[in-house]
Amino acid sequence: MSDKLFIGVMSGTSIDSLDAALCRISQNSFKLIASHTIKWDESVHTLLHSLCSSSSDEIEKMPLACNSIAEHEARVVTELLDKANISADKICAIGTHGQTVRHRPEQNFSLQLDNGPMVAAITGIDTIVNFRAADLANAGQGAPLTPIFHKLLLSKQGVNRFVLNLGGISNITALDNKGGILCGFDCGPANTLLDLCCREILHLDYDADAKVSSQGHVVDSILNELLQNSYLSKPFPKSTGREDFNRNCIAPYLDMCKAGKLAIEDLLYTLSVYTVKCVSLHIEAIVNKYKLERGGELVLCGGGALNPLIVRLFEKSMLDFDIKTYISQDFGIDASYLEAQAFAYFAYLFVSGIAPDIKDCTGATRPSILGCLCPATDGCYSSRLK
Ligand SMILES: Nc1ncnc2c1ncn2[C@@H]1O[C@H](COP(=O)(O)OP(=O)(O)OP(=O)(O)O)[C@@H](O)[C@H]1O
Ligand SMILES: CC(=O)N[C@H]1[C@@H]2OC[C@@H](O2)[C@@H](O)[C@@H]1O[C@H](C)C(=O)O
Repeated sequence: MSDKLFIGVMSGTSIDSLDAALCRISQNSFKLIASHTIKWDESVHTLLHSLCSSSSDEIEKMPLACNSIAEHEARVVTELLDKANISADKICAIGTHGQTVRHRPEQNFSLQLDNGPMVAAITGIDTIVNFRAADLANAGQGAPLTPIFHKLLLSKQGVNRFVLNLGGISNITALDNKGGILCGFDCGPANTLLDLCCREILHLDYDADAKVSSQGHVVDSILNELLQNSYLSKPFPKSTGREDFNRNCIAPYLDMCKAGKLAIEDLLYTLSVYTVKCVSLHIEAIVNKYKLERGGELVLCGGGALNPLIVRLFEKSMLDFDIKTYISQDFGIDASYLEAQAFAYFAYLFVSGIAPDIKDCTGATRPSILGCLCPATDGCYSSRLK
């Protein structure tokens, strides 16, 4: 297939915003052309947060949430196309992730709310959704999927590289010095617990530029309690979400803050150290399992790569392994749009009929074609059939 235009749309576990990336993709090349982000309307934001845990009347709320998500996805796509001055008929397909509200791979499901037919109807572009289901159907975790995209963008001959996405949850991809994927899995929380504290105590969405957390100190007793979380010692492949890392993990510390017995600066600093520790203990496990030589590179991406305290803590912690820390911007990759670009790439793989091999990351028994097609009337799919 000659190069074609694809759009990826991503809303991650932080539920902070909806990102879209327009990419030109062929068998041998990948190029980001334009990107755009929009905020969720306040009422949708509240609804999506509420659907992340059990509540009454979910059957009624869920399809309404799917419709609102699709309207937002169509809006971010339309605004992106306006920005890039490209018309919808030039786009081969959209890949939308949807909003994860439950992830239970042990029960064979991962639920991303979305309404693909509605996105296709509004935009007039074929839309591919539900990217995790086929992997789960082949006994995989359905996550993380991005390791194949990390490999495409960041593998390098001669160096072991760890690509780390710091979104709500952190996920790592280990690439060996021949450019292959050794493994990829979720490490634990990245921003989800930090953001929760900010919303509840500081009434802020997040601690921009670590202004508050940088003033704090680590509280060892809290750090040690947090490190008891059973997910951390589970063998990989594995994946997680708000099911394992949610308000319950930090409820006593939030109460201490409210009672004036713990400074919010110290809680945020401790959670930042926790984020880094959840990764470094897994890097140690990877180094031991694959008997890797000392050295290598860690590339940070996702929103956490914009947090200066977290970057500093990684730089220091990686010295123990002789690993040098970078942020994806160092390689010309915008840290915030990496996952949106990944879903443009997954749409390309679907349209090309390629089943990517991510068995080493998800634990699936075999590769599968990821995604389900929602054709637009007069979209690329229908014109190919005519
Ligand atoms: N300048 C900044 N300073 C500190 N933290 C930041 C900054 N910019 C972004 N962040 C953090 O990054 C978070 C958003 O990250 P991102 O958009 O990668 O999350 P996500 O898409 O929900 O991720 P995922 O699906 O990978 O869990 C914010 O909620 C915030 O905690
Ligand atoms: C179920 C789900 O939505 N998982 C997300 C989440 O956010 C980060 C991490 O946990 C990762 O496993 C995954 O997202 C990316 C896009 C992935 O599949 O690689």
